[in-house]
Amino acid sequence: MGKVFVCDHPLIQHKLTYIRDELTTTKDFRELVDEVSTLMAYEITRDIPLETIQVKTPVAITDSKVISGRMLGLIPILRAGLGMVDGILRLVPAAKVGHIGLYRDPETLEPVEYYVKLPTDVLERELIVIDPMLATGGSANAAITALKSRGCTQMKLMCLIAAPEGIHAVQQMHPDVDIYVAAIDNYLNDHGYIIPGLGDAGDRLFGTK
Ligand SMILES: O=P(O)(O)OC[C@H]1O[C@H](OP(=O)(O)OP(=O)(O)O)[C@H](O)[C@@H]1O
Ligand SMILES: O=c1cc[nH]c(=O)[nH]1
Ligand SMILES: [Mg+2]
Repeated sequence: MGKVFVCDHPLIQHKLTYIRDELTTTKDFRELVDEVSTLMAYEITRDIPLETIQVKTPVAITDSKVISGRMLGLIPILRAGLGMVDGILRLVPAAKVGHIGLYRDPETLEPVEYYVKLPTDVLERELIVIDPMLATGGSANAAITALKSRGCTQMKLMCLIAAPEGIHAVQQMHPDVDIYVAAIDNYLNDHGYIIPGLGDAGDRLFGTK
């Protein structure tokens, strides 16, 4: 079963409070999501493998470490996942970005796919699927399934806020995928919104409501 990591660094938790606050403006919401994404990227890249090379300092030659192994790919789930991309790229600027467009049908809560565009070398990359909200888990599961159906094997899921229902759903369908979140909230309401959550992440990021 996939592990769940809660990124409980005080800076992340502090900023998440203002992300939740309904009085936070679109501009501030966008900036805070960006900042938290950078901080979470620090945690999610903790297990990137290193290799030793030699470096010549002004006074000596020494062994020193550099990142080795697989390259990264970021896969935001549109729209809301876009809000987290730049914050992660700040730490891993060589990562490539693929997009999966999904929206949740408001009646059935089932994800509807409308766009997929992936880097040509996606199969060689370790992927981070990005979405601020993991509610029923339908969208994350559909995105991961879309990647696996194209041959991708290595991926993590990164969300700001998860409902227990969403975590359970991903663990059931994709037990090989570890999940990184800033918070696990209480439950889903009748409309599939995370409680207490932050409302509709896409609308708050883009000012569409
Ligand atoms: O776990 P789930 O129940 O699938 O819900 C989570 C999904 O819902 C939201 O997307 P939404 O449908 O609002 O699309 P948007 O990002 O375009 O606003 C959110 O960004 C996730 O993608
Ligand atoms: O609470 C929720 C649930 C799904 N999507 C959101 O943006 N927010
Ligand atoms: Mg939305």
